[in-house]
Amino acid sequence: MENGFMIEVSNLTKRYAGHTAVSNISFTVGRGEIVGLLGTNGAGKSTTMRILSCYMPATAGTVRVAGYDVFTQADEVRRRIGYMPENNPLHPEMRVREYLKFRARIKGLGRRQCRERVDTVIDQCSLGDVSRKIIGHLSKGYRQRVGLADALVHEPELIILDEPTIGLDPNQIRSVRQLIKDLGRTHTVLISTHILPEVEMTCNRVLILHGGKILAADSPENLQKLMSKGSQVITEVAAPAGELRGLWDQLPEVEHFDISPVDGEFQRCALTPRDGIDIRPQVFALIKERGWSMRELTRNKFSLEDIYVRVTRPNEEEES
Ligand SMILES: Nc1ncnc2c1ncn2[C@@H]1O[C@H](COP(=O)(O)OP(=O)(O)OP(=O)(O)O)[C@@H](O)[C@H]1O
Repeated sequence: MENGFMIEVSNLTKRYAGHTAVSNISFTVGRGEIVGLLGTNGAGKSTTMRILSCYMPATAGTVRVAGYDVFTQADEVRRRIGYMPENNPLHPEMRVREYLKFRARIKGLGRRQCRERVDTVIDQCSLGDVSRKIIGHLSKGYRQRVGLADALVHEPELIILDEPTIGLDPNQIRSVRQLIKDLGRTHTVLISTHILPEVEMTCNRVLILHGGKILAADSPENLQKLMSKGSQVITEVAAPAGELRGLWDQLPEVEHFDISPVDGEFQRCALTPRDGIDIRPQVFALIKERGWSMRELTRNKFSLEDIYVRVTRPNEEEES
């Protein structure tokens, strides 16, 4: 492959009768990355994943997986992708091992290779205890693992998981997330989710999808850094409000401030710094210099949730 990209999406658009589900999006995923597609219901996550996995054609644009075009070279792409759809269409009447063998055969594995790979994925997805059980009798967590084992059985380089932890209990969620992280050591992984902590915990990079468009793409940490520009510094100081006002007025790094009484002599100061600089050291030094008592000095940190709300409501600032 000429470049390091496992996925290259260029100007992808998907229209269903009269409705644009994905609108001219472009992104790349490098080999070995774990990337999260984050978005609320209807954002276009499943549609994007279905196109990537050759389950349906795009209306416009191109998608390449490992350098192969999903439309004109679908067989090459399918061989390299393990896709777990949102409502995993498992055969509920089949037994776990029997089902995985059947799936491996469909995916073109020979008899011997099939046996070896089924053993491996049963082990990898901790399905040993239930390998002879009927799928329909399994808990949702185990069924999800069977779906993962199915996605992995033909040794794909790229794993695409649509809402892999939906409907699971907290313990099951934990173990499926751990499994995804483990897989990320040897595979490229694209997962979709509407659960924010999920991307924070499992992904190196996040693409925020909203209304069929990508609104932000970066590592969870960078998104947080980006958003913490303009974050306020809060401090509670025992001092006369007038003197505090005079102090913040003279500090060129403070663009705006609010002072409100809390209790006793304490005043709560909310300081908005210019250019997003961290003014806590200056604030601390100034208050110490004056011998005032301080009981809080914090900087608001934006969570990924705040970021998500911000980017998906782009007009909020204009309105206020
Ligand atoms: N087969 C279809 N025919 C018509 N409209 C569709 C079809 N599939 C999806 N849509 C619409 O396209 C938009 C994007 O749907 P998509 O399933 O890709 O979103 P999503 O982000 O995966 O959300 P969810 O988590 O709810 O599946 C939605 O408005 C949905 O109603």
